[in-house]
Amino acid sequence: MSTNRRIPLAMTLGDAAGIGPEIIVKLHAAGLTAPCVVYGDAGALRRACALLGQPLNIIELSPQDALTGDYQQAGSLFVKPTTPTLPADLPYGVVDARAGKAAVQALERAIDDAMAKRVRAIVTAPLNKESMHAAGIDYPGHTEILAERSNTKHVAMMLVNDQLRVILATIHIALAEVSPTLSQELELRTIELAAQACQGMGIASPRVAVAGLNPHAGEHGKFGREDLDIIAPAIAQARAKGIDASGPWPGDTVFMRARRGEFDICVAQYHDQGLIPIKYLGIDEGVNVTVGLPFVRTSVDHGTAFDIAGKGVADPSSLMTAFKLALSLTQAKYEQNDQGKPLI
Ligand SMILES: NC(=O)C1=CN([C@@H]2O[C@H](COP(=O)(O)OP(=O)(O)OC[C@H]3O[C@@H](n4cnc5c(N)ncnc54)[C@H](O)[C@@H]3O)[C@@H](O)[C@H]2O)C=CC1
Ligand SMILES: NCC(=O)COP(=O)(O)O
Repeated sequence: MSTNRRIPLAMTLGDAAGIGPEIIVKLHAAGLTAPCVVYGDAGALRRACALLGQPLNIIELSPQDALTGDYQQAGSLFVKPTTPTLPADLPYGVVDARAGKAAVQALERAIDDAMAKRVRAIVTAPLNKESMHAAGIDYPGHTEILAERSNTKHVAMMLVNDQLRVILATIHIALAEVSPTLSQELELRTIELAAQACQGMGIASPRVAVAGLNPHAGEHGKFGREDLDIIAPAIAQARAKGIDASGPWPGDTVFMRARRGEFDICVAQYHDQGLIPIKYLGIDEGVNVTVGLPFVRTSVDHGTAFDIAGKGVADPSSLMTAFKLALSLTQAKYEQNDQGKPLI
């Protein structure tokens, strides 16, 4: 057993006006399988406990706490609170700059603790991008904040469930910007990160399938040239580097083929190309993993669900799966790679 086993996982609250607090309380009420410290507003967690009738003992730590205690105690939830505290009557399901700001502050503190190795991984509950932007914080999402604050040049977003692994060449950009953003360098880097991620998950020689951008992967140039001019040469470069990459495959069938077992991971060219097949299989199943960071970060694959926030009905399954994956990825890291090289 690893000597690092008791180092807690950090879990960020996300947007307090969304379902983050209630799914976190549900996860704790079900019983933690590893130590965990939540980063976020303590009042929002107490309110979620009241909403769900879960009498958890919310234990507040100081922002400077070195996290050397025992953070897996039945009936307790440990929190590093954000400041200033949020109002007790913060409306559920509404964009609010205060909640957006607190969500980002919690994330930043968790990143700092992950960089200092005080926590072994970060698991994030959803933040609301409009609330974050309302607070004047102009990032597309967690991924870019994680990369910048950890001084990581290249990261990629991977979504996984029991049946598929998908990694994105481009993330949160307008569809009109996808084609001008694609380059051989970006494609090759994404293929390399895909292979790295699979190896971190125990697949020694991953089969990386690359989806084309255009219908039928461009039909030999008839429906667009990106597949021929950008994606195919990058696949050839990856193959020359020893990666078992193939494609560009038509985007409408490549995920089905991966699900049948032909490939270990698919590179999707844009957000919805990759996320639709994952979420269609069920948002309760999926986990978002940031590949390339110096620490493990997993996340729910769903958003803040403002339509159901504060009703107590939110499903904690994706958070539970994200927690389990972060735990298993860090066990592998601690047991197989003591140089600290990122496995994922
Ligand atoms: N990891 C993150 O921080 C993510 C954040 N977002 C952000 O969340 C906000 C809302 O995004 P939407 O596109 O509306 O997607 P959403 O995932 O919040 O909601 C889509 C639908 O799924 C349902 N749903 C989502 N999670 C659920 C759960 N745990 N249990 C039961 N039902 C659930 C919602 O009620 C809604 O009907 C946006 O600001 C978006 O950017 C979206 C995805 C991931
Ligand atoms: N669609 C995925 C998503 O919005 C999550 O992004 P991030 O906040 O993890 O960067």
